[in-house]
Amino acid sequence: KVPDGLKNIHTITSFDMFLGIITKQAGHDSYIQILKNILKKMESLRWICMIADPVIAKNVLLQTDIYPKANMEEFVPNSSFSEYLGTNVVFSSGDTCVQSCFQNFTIASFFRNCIKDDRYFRNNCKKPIEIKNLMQMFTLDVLGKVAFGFDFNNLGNPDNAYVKAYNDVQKIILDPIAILFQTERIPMIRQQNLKKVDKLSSLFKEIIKEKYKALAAGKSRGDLLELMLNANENQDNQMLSDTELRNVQENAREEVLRILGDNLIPSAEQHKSLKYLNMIICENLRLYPSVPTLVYRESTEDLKFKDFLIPAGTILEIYTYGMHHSSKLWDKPEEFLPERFEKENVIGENYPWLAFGGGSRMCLGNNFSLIEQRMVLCLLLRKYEISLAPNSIHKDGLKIKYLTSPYPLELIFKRRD
Ligand code: HEM
Repeated sequence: KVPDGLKNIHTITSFDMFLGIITKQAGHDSYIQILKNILKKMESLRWICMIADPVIAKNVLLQTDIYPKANMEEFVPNSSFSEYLGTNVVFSSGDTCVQSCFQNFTIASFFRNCIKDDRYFRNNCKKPIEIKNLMQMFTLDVLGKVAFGFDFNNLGNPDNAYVKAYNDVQKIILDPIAILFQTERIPMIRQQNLKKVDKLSSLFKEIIKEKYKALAAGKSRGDLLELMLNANENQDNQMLSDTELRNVQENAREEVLRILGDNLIPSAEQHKSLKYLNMIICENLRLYPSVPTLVYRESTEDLKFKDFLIPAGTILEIYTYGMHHSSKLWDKPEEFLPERFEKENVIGENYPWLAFGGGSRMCLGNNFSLIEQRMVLCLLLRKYEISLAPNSIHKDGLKIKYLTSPYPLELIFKRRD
């Protein structure tokens, strides 16, 4: 039964979603056609309002007591989704001890030691290189070393146990057919999926165990994982378990941009002065936000929005992609125009741009990610001329496969003289 206040809100039906999947249309692009600040859909027998209005987004993100993050374990109980993502820092409500760790962590010095050279590009010069997978492999390697003091060696050995276990779980979590038809209701499928999640959990627990051992042996690196474990050891701060901590890494990896890097290290001052590069990064994140919708929030009070009264108990999904593509909020929203960011310091200030979320639960890894992107772009732009592979399906613009992830994208890296 549709509550009165939601009756006039356009509904995305299961049929719409199914159509999106079989026609291989990026779901978000079809929603944009029907988007008028708000849409509703039903998931797990709950109404969800997708909100693409910056004023409401701001209210929701700033009032974390009225709009806490929805509890995924209650929302999709006993599923591989809640098992995998349910209680980590991104999905948990309230304050977390992790925030202070990110504040105390000096990222740049770690990158200096961890980012590899550009051997991969040098060796494959002039041949098309599929960039999306390569960037994902690279970003996991960098994240592993910088934040966790662990070498996943994804680039060296893409078939290693960590990468395989991670990819197996990603396939489950992101499979649109499985989500739509709720295939996990079949006990055999649920069991198989949970086994894969367990496998990944046990590998991450191993990393944490090794870290404890190293710390006990007096081998400290001062990396992010150490800071988080220390914060967690503190009796006043028992908010996250080992399982929750390792999910930071998983979630971050899922969403980290696909940029490769080298040992070209801009200084802190240079980072600030790379204005055009920053504009490109912001515009890229506007058109293709890695996190197209924020984590579900649950309204604990009725929310008045235009002519609608969204009743307490409704799940709210801040629809970043919708806001970033809205013609009411941006001039020529489908065009790539970095100059639109010329004047503004958008991060955390300007709510139509929510690539890193906002309010007190804004992305803690935003600096991490921006530094990484700038360093990689500096290296690649300086050393290579980059072009699309001949006959690329992307020649008239990036073709999105699902959500904001493109079809394989081959680029040619030609070394500059
Ligand atoms: C381009 C790369 C990234 C993007 C676009 C991104 C985006 C986001 C977004 C939108 C949120 C807010 C979710 C919400 O409010 O519902 C978030 C939260 C978070 N991100 Fe990121 N992220 C990126 C990279 C990273 C990295 C590299 C790390 C870790 C090193 C990280 C750690 C976190 C954490 C810990 C949170 C939870 C913060 C909290 O709830 O207090 N992110 N991220």
